[in-house]
Amino acid sequence: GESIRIGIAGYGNLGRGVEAAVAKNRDMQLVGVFTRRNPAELATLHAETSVNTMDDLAAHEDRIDVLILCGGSKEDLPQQGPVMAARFNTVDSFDTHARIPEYFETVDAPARAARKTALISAGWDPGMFSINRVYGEALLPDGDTYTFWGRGLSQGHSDAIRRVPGVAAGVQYTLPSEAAIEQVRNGSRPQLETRQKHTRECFVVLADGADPASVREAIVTMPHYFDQYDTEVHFITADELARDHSAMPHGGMTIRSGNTSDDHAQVIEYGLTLESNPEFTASVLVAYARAVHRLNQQGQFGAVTVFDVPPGLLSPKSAAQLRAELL
Ligand SMILES: NC(=O)C1=CN([C@@H]2O[C@H](COP(=O)(O)OP(=O)(O)OC[C@H]3O[C@@H](n4cnc5c(N)ncnc54)[C@H](OP(=O)(O)O)[C@@H]3O)[C@@H](O)[C@H]2O)C=CC1
Ligand SMILES: N[C@@H](C[C@H]1CC(C(=O)O)=NO1)C(=O)O
Repeated sequence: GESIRIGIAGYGNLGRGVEAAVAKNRDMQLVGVFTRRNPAELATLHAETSVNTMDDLAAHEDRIDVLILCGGSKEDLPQQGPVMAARFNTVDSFDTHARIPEYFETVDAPARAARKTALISAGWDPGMFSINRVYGEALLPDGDTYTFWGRGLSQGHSDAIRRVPGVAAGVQYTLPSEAAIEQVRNGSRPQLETRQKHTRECFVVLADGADPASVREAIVTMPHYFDQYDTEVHFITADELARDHSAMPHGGMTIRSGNTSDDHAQVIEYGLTLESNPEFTASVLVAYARAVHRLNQQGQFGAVTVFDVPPGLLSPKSAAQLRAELL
């Protein structure tokens, strides 16, 4: 059938990842990248496809089947999500977990009014890990659910620290407690506080004249991102950041540890080992763009989450092929 026409809104790590991911999917074509950068800067963005300003999006409304929103969750998507859902089918990776219910509502209304479909919070967490947490609870009602990330670079937390006044650049690594993981894997079903499962480590390049103490305080007290964790903040130079912190590996696992009877403990584990967090996340967004395109054709309008998407819609294979090959 016709190629699915993809647009990218926001050209950072995730935007570049979507560009690569679309090229891996034969049933898709990339219409263009749309960015807030000023026109003079567009030529510097080395995109494989046409780079346009956000204002150019209006002219593309009937030439894009799904617009993939690659902005930051802390400040960009809360503004861009509702605006874009009124004009395009969209997929985003909104990952401020505590704010997902309110974000869902702000996107649902404009999407419904425009008879568009908006998938929010796809990716791996939220996203694939969310799906596996639901499987775990449904399949092992008598159990406990655990999620561990890292050691790796969290893009959401790195975006969040880059938005702190006085921060010129920076990254955040998430470190899991190996002791906590061992306790969970041996089936003892421990009750663990947030602070007992992970610590967070930031590497920050200060803007000229910024005060380190106030930058550190703004980071470690940041609601939803750092306030529930023990967090370290190191100040480094831009050269050190480029030399030592350009890779974006990550990963982790969800574990459901439960009992189907007094005699039998059962453990479900789903894991990821990622050399590139943004490229993997982008690959998930692109697969869900295929599903959103189909959901819209089926008349499912408004906001949806990964919980609402039948797995088969992610595949380019027909239902008959899936039955024959993968069931
Ligand atoms: N659900 C999940 O599993 C995951 C979710 N995420 C989410 O993805 C979000 C985006 O991550 P990431 O792509 O790493 O964020 P970036 O900081 O790379 O990009 C965010 C936005 O910042 C702007 N930008 C990027 N680079 C520059 C620059 N050099 N100069 C000026 N503006 C720039 C871009 O907007 P513009 O082009 O319009 O200027 C871009 O859309 C994260 O906030 C996180 O919430 C990420 C990974 C996993
Ligand atoms: N949304 C995360 C994906 C995972 C990683 C993570 C963390 O390290 O806290 N939480 O969820 C990201 O932006 O990388």
